Amino acid sequence: MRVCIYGAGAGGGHFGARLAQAGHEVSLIARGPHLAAIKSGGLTLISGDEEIVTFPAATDDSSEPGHQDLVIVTVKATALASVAEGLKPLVGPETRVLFTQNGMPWWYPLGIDIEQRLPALPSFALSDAYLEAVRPEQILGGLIYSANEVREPGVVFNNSPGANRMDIGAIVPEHDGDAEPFREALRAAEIGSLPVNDIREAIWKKLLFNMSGSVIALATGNQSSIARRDPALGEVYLDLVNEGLAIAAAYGYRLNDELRPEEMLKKTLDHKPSLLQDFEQGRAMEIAEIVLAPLEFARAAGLNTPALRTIAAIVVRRAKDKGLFA
Ligand SMILES: NC(=O)C1=CN([C@@H]2O[C@H](COP(=O)(O)OP(=O)(O)OC[C@H]3O[C@@H](n4cnc5c(N)ncnc54)[C@H](OP(=O)(O)O)[C@@H]3O)[C@@H](O)[C@H]2O)C=CC1
Ligand SMILES: CC(C)(CO)C(=O)C(=O)O
Repeated sequence: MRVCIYGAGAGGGHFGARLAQAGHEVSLIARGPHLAAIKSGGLTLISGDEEIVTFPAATDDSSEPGHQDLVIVTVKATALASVAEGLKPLVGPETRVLFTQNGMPWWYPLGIDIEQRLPALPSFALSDAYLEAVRPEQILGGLIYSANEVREPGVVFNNSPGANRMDIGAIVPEHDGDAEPFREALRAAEIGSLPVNDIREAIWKKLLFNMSGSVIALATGNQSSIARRDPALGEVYLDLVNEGLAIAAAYGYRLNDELRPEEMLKKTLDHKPSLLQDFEQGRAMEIAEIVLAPLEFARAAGLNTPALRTIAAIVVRRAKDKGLFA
């Protein structure tokens, strides 16, 4: 399988290394010192006791790799506007393009009839640029359940050994069968990949984890697990999850049977989520997609979500003060 990872940083680097190890023809689009290190010494993945070094093709020029079977776009949501044009040379009529960003995705309204009124999120306007490169039937959504960081240029550290998953599904439900060969390829490459009943439902499930644990981590500068170690924050966590469940339900996704707030709290990770990593390292932050999007969905549905509103105001202020969110 010809696979291009567009933005092979922490998550993309992990998947790229595993797919290359499994024998796929992998190309990485990267840049700067990370690209230079991969070109000279390969891409290293450290996960538990395992350290693998792979040598996929790597470039910052997306016109080099040619048409792919699968392009996995793993840039941050904040970089999506800048890569839409670069996607074009990688996409042929049969190519599938998988977007794996955390939070509310730009493609959410595409390819379905949505009865509920959606808020007009700025990211939804990205469809103008992306639909010049790819048809809705070619688009897959993905949810990363895996904790990674770039430790140094060329080296990806995985903080969830044995528990790495990427669930994927077609954004046009009738085309979901097209995702199955890619799920199989991921599984064969030691990345779990569960079928999704409905990719938008799966988006809400993951968003519930990020809008609670990741946002508390960001507000307090701690690992997500601070919510289970500090009872007062634990209460805020439960409020956030309950509000998230209410928002998802207002848009047709009743997740209460599957996602139990108390169980989620017990499983919060000893890991600084990517939202906090970005804050600490001074990188543009996915505030709009993870924090403000659910709040806007709540407002559009007429829901009062005081815990989310309060913590959103705090983290947005912190991000603005550091110049990481406008
Ligand atoms: N890290 C993780 O384990 C998880 C990440 N996610 C989600 O996955 C997405 C990616 O996160 P993550 O992997 O941490 O992000 P990273 O910043 O580590 O990786 C993105 C990479 O894309 C590169 N990039 C951006 N624009 C371009 C461009 N135009 N050309 C070439 N390279 C480019 C970045 O380079 P540069 O550094 O120079 O900007 C960076 O190396 C996010 O939405 C995140 O929320 C979800 C769950 C877990
Ligand atoms: C919490 C986690 C690691 C879940 O995979 C994540 O989504 C992130 O780091 O942004």
